[in-house]
Amino acid sequence: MTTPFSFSLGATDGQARTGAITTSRGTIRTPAFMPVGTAGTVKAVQMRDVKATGADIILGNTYHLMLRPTAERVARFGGLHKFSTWEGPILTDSGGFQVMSLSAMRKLTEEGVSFQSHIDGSKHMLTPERSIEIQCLLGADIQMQLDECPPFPISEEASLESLELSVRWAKRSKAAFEEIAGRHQALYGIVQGSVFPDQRKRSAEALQEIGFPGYSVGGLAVGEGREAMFGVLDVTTPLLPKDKPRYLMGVGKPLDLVGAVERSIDMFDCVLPTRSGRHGQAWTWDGPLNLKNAQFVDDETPLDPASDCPASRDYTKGYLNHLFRAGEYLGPMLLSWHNLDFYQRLMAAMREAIAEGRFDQFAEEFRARHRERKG
Ligand SMILES: CNc1nc2cc3c(=O)[nH]c(N)nc3c(CCN)c2[nH]1
Repeated sequence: MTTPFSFSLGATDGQARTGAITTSRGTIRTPAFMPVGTAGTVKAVQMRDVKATGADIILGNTYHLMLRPTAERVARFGGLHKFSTWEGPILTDSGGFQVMSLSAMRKLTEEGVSFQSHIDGSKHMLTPERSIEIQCLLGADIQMQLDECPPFPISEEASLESLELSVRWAKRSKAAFEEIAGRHQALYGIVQGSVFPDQRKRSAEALQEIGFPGYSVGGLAVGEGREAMFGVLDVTTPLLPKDKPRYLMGVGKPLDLVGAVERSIDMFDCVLPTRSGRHGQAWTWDGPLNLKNAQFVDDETPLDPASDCPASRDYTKGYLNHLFRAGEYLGPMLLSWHNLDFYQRLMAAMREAIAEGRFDQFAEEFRARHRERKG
């Protein structure tokens, strides 16, 4: 645990850029997609297969792990890396977003947020200090400040109030982090301000006053729509330091990833590849396919013969269709694996296009080919 966290910029092409985040558990090639491992597992995919898809880092969630099996128990097992057998870097979210989207009886105060577990109704309190304590017990390499992700839509005054609270919590998170975290760990600030450009500016400036080695763009992918999300990125990323990673939280579909890389985002996380895979949706260069659809019953072709991922190369669409119709466990397993592999191949293709100065052409060709909806 001696290598301090650092970010080095690689190539730039327009606003898109490649880079490398060095951590004590390995290097993260950016732009990077982080598979979501909410409860210490990337659902239905073994960590060795997650690694084989090319993922350099996965995400874990404070909210879920504090409730079950508890952060203290994970620490007794040696931390989340050892517990889950993921040896690379782990980023953890701080819990506020999940409390608001999952728990019951929530009460938000200056101190923090109290809530009842969605699992057994037990009462809990998350403060900036407790969230950092949990993320350190888990052993997360990259940690998040506790923040409030405002709902969308939200009034300008309510958004400003929420943003100011998140800034106060950013200060408290950093103070707690500096008390107990190691030099090899990093804490990101989270920019809020909903869809209001002046508030995004205010949040970005306030967080840089406090000073973080990386900045997340929060408050998006909450129903505002792609164009509004891109509009917020257009005004926000230019305000952030170029020499520090930018992480767009909870995003997204392949077209979102391309548009956000175009707007100088370096890191992403999204449940879509695994969640949609569990329900029979396969993501491909041409767009999503619903493999339960009758059109695939006799389809003898694989999802992507050009991939070296067994899930994409060795199984026919007809077999996958059969697995889902039969309710076989292997269906969700193979499709989650394939989708993660596709997401990593998309990220690798973007990194390569940026390095070769042809990202505009790549983005244009991808948008022409990738049909999100038939017709
Ligand atoms: C799916 N859309 C989405 N929007 C988010 C915003 C925040 C956000 O504003 N703050 C935090 N802490 N997390 C967020 C997350 C969770 C990311 N794994 C979001 N997910």
